[in-house]
Amino acid sequence: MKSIEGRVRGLAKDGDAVVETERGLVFAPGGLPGERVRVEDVRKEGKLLRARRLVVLEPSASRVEPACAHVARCGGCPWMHGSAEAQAEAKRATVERALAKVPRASSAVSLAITQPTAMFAYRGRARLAWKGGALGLRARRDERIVDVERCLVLRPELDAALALVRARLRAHLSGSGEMQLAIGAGGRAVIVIETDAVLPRAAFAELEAMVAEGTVAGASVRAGGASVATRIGDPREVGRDVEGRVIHGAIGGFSQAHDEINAALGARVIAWAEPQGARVLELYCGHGNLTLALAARAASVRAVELSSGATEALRENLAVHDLRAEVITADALAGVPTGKKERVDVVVLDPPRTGAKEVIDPIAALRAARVVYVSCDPATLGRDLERLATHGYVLARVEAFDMFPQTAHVETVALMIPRASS
Ligand SMILES: C[S@@+](CC[C@H](N)C(=O)[O-])C[C@H]1O[C@@H](n2cnc3c(N)ncnc32)[C@H](O)[C@@H]1O
Repeated sequence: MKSIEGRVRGLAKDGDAVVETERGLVFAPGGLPGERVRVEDVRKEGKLLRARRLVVLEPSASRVEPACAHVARCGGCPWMHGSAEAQAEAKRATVERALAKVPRASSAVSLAITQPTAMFAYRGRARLAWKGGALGLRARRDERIVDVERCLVLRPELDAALALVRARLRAHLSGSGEMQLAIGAGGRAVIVIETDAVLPRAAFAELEAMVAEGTVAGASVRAGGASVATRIGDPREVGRDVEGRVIHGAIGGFSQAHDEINAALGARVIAWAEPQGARVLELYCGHGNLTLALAARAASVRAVELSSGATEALRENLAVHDLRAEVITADALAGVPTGKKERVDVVVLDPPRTGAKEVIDPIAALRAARVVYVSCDPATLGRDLERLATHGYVLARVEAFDMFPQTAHVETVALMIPRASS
């Protein structure tokens, strides 16, 4: 099918426009709700129809000129053509749809979305890829590398680091691989490289030179399939937890993308968890973005995380801030207490995109008064909350957060309480 006209019904959670046509729904990049469009180069992908291009015939009033010249090729910011309000509404609608079947404590429970003041220059980390001399961001839906010299959503420190690695390191990167840029000690960049290729000595020499000059704080390189990474300088990420405490991350580990929204999200988690004097179980705790704030208020915190790098950082972060928690390096399921005497008042969980399916039944068995779920994927959040609801929990509060402006990603915080206490 070559091309077909239709109207955009809404935006899918991966960012594509959902276009209603006489042949059925077609998914295509670059549309906004309500727009009349022509989708071109339409192909069947499994059960879906996908188009490679979308031509706008009647633009929406919410359409804006994208600020980045690479937007069509890069795919990292698929909603840059929408106003801030249009992006917020699309994200809110996605979460609303995903939670449609979750019972609410009352009809007053409604979903708002919080947006940041900084819609650009917010990201505290960048994931780059290189191959065949190109170094940049991965295109959407294929393996191409978009060779960008600037990225408008990166914080200025990282945008400068992107220019630096292109100028100094790119020529020495053999084969293909991935590189993460983050912010380390003194606000300087850290570079984390992972590749199956064997990097030439010149690449290490360049990294050593940049660390010695103080242009970057540190680098970690895992090359040639080596199980031990080479460390140069201090490659640990340095960031702030939800209450502004300075904390270290694990090398190459997870951290939230947007400081302003992270603080707003954390404030909601703490307000809804009511951890003061409570026994708290925190699953998927990472290096402590939420843990320190919980530990500062709770009677006890058991914090569970799979990554040993993250729990090592968490132990350090707790010690530096003179706070205490029981830190367990384990799969979340193994960290849920099962003994009758081990009471838990509050559960906070912040799983990866795949959600927390395995732990929902064990969490329900704890009969905690509050379960606060932080999610980066509305679909798995909806699935898991529906399951929790089968154990008598209802949705008492919910809020979405635009942690990743210009993209389709949305974070959500949901408070579930036992129906009897609603
Ligand atoms: C979305 S991050 C949240 C981290 C932390 N709460 C924060 O705000 O930075 C999810 C975390 O879950 C961890 N994780 C992934 N799978 C896990 C599992 N099966 N059991 C425990 N932790 C897991 C990851 O290593 C990551 O640190």
